[in-house]
Amino acid sequence: MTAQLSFPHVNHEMFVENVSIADIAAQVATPFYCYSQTAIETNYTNYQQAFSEQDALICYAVKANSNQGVLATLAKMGSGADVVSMGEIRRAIAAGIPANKIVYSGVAKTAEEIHYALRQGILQFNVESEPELELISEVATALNITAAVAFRINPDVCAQTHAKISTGKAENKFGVPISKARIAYNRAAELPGIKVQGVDVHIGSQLTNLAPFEEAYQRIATLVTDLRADGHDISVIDVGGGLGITYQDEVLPSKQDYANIVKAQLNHLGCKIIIEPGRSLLGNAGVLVSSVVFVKQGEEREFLILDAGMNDLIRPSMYDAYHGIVAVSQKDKSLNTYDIVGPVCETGDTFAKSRQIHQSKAGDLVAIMSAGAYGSVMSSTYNTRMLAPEVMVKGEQFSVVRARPNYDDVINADTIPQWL
Ligand SMILES: Cc1ncc(COP(=O)(O)O)c(C=O)c1O
Ligand SMILES: N[C@@H](CCCC[NH3+])C(=O)O
Repeated sequence: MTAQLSFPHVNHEMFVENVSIADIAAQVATPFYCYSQTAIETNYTNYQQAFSEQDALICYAVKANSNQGVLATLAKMGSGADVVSMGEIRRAIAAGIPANKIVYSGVAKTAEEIHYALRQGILQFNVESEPELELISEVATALNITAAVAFRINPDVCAQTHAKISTGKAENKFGVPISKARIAYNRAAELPGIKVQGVDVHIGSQLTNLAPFEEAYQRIATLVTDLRADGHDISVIDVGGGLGITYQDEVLPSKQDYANIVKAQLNHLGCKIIIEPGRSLLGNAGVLVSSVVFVKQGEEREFLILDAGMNDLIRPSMYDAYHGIVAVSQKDKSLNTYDIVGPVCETGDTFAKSRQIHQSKAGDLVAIMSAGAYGSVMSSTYNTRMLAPEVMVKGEQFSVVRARPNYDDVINADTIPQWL
């Protein structure tokens, strides 16, 4: 089953695998996120198959979707994790991902986080600066533990993606500039508590073209050869994540095409390969289901006002991102054009402008597609709206994998000062 096939319309009614979305909505109430476990498994298996000829470990980028149900699904399949905070390490371990399959990225690891990661015994720190390296050395030495490190290299390559999710240009905050890499490795070799083992690179997200990957990996291959000549023992190359998905009509290279690029550029170095996919494992495995609250006739346009807002899915307002939006029930409905908006008091709370979908009325359900990655994890309670629950479907069964919080818990999380 491909990810798209996990959300079929059968007799004009939308399903997730074999469960009707309307049935879930009747029990859970909208808005809610809904994931197909089979789609996640299929995406993971496709990566495994694509990399089967290489000594590769998949370290799922937890930031894409850190729900415990999602992480446990991937843990069971043997996935490791790419994490960027102590919270993500805790989430990964709680879901059954062993620490020795965890790589730790991020530009601002604190002493407390480094201490925690070392005590857990993670596989590798992807170090993003020399000051971070010094701190890891200090903390590791105090603990009498050796930290296995790779530097995240900024190769100064244009990822040809949205500027806000491009990470591999010299102007971006990420990684050590490739021009300074040899100095950084030489410093690492001198420091106590540090074992240099790898090189890491991640140039951005939602890449739809393989050429930037190719260029970046070529530069990394040259660097590995130079580092070895400098006497460093490089046995791991972490190639990052970033392979995109189809949101609208993007034509994507396959996972096999991507694996072939990795192989062609890096195989001769004989290193263990780590890959850190996020979006391409989860994106098309989830939808955000919402109800129409009102249909409002404006001066020039008709608005479909939903009960999901930018606080639930921020990608359209943050990146002008396109998400498909479909009516859950399409029976006997003609098409109509709407501006599809949320309830939040911001003009930017707009999911789509002049979008054709089946004619809808108050109470009808719509599904916002390709919302499995960078959806729920980026949501907020802005306008004191409760976080949308998350549901996971497998075949005929479904479970709420994160419940909707209640108003009391949210309001009582604040305290009124005694002196007021
Ligand atoms: C270091 C790192 N690895 C992996 C990923 C996952 O990226 P994607 O979801 O595009 O595969 C990200 C996010 O862009 C990242 O910052
Ligand atoms: N949040 C971004 C992806 C960022 C990737 C993080 N390095 C998105 O929704 O597309």
